[in-house]
Amino acid sequence: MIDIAHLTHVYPGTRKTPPRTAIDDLSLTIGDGEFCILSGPNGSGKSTLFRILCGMSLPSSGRISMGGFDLLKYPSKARAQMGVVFQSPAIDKHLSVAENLRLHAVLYGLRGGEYDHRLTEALAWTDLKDRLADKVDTLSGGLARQVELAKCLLTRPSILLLDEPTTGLDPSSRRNFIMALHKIQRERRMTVLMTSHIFSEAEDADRVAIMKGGRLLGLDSPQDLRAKLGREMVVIQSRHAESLEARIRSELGLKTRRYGDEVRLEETSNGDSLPVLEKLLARYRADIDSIAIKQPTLEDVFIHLTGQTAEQIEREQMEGAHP
Ligand SMILES: Nc1ncnc2c1ncn2[C@@H]1O[C@H](COP(=O)(O)OP(=O)(O)OP(=O)(O)O)[C@@H](O)[C@H]1O
Repeated sequence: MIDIAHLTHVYPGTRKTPPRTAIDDLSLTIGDGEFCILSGPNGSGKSTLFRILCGMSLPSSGRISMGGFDLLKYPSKARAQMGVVFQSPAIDKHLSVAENLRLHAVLYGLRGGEYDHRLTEALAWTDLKDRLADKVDTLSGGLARQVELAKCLLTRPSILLLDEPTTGLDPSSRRNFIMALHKIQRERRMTVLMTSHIFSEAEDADRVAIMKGGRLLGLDSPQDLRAKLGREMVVIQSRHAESLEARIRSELGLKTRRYGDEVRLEETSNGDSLPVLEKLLARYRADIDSIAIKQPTLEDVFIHLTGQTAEQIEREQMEGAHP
C-alpha cells in the first residue's frame, strides 16, 4: 500500500523568483494490488510527487507510508519494497542486456541459483530472451524499456513506481508494454503508481488520479470518472466560439463550457443530445465549423476537471502566464 497524507512541497524562492508550491496538502491512498495512473497537465506536480515517493527529495511536510514503512523515518526499509522505472533511461546502453541485469542483481546481492531463477522470472514476459548478449544501444526503444522493467522486477518489488515509462515509444510498442505491465501486476499483485499523460494508457487502470496545481481534482475508476460527465455531450468547433457560446447561453438558456475554439454542452446526457444538436444547427449553422455528439472519454474528464485542454495549459506555461 502507498499512503500519502497531507503532503506539501514548496520550492524555496530565490531573489528573483517567489517560492512555488508544487504539492498542496495532497492525500492519496493506493491499496495493495491496485494499479493507479497519475495524470495532470505540465506543472501539476507529478514529477515532484514522484521524486518524493522515490526518496530523491524530501517534502516540506506530510507523511508517506510505503508497504507499511514510513518513508521519511525508515527510508531504506520503505525503499526496499519498491521498484522504480524512470522516464529517462537508467540502464547503460554500452553494456549488453545480460550485463545490465547482472549489474543490478549484484547491487542487490543476488547471485547463483537465486539470480538465475529471478532472471528467468523477470524475462518471462519479455522479447529479450534471444537478445541477452546484445548491447542495449542496438535494441529498439520498446525492447530497451523491457530491459528497464525486467531490471526492476529482479528484486521482486511489491510496489512499482513508473514515471511516463512509454515516453518515446511508438503506439504498438507502447500498447505491448502496458499490456505486459498489467499482466505482471495482476500475477504478482503489485501495487503500481504510474504517471502518464496518455489517456488510452489509463483505460485499464483500477483508478485514475488527476492533479492540477499540486492538488487532486479527481480520483476514481475510469468508468466512474467518465460517468460523471453523463452518457454523451455535444461538441462544437467554431471560429466565433466566444460569441457563439454567449448566444447559446442567452438565447437557448443552455449550459456551456468553452475551451479555445471549442464549445461543449456537457449536460445533454438524458438521451436528448440529438434534438439539441438539431436545434443548434438550425439556429447557428453559419457559425458552426463542425458539431458532433460524443461519449465522454477520459480526456474529456481531464478537460472538464482541469478547465483547460492540456495544450492550452502547456501554451500558457510556455508564455509564463500560468502560476
Ligand atoms: N526545482 C524547482 N524549483 C522551483 N520550482 C520548481 C522546481 N521543479 C518544479 N517546480 C515547479 O513546481 C511545479 C510542479 O512541477 P512538476 O515538475 O512537479 O510538475 P509536473 O506535473 O511533473 O510537470 P511535467 O509534466 O511538465 O513534468 C511547477 O510549477 C514547476 O514550475
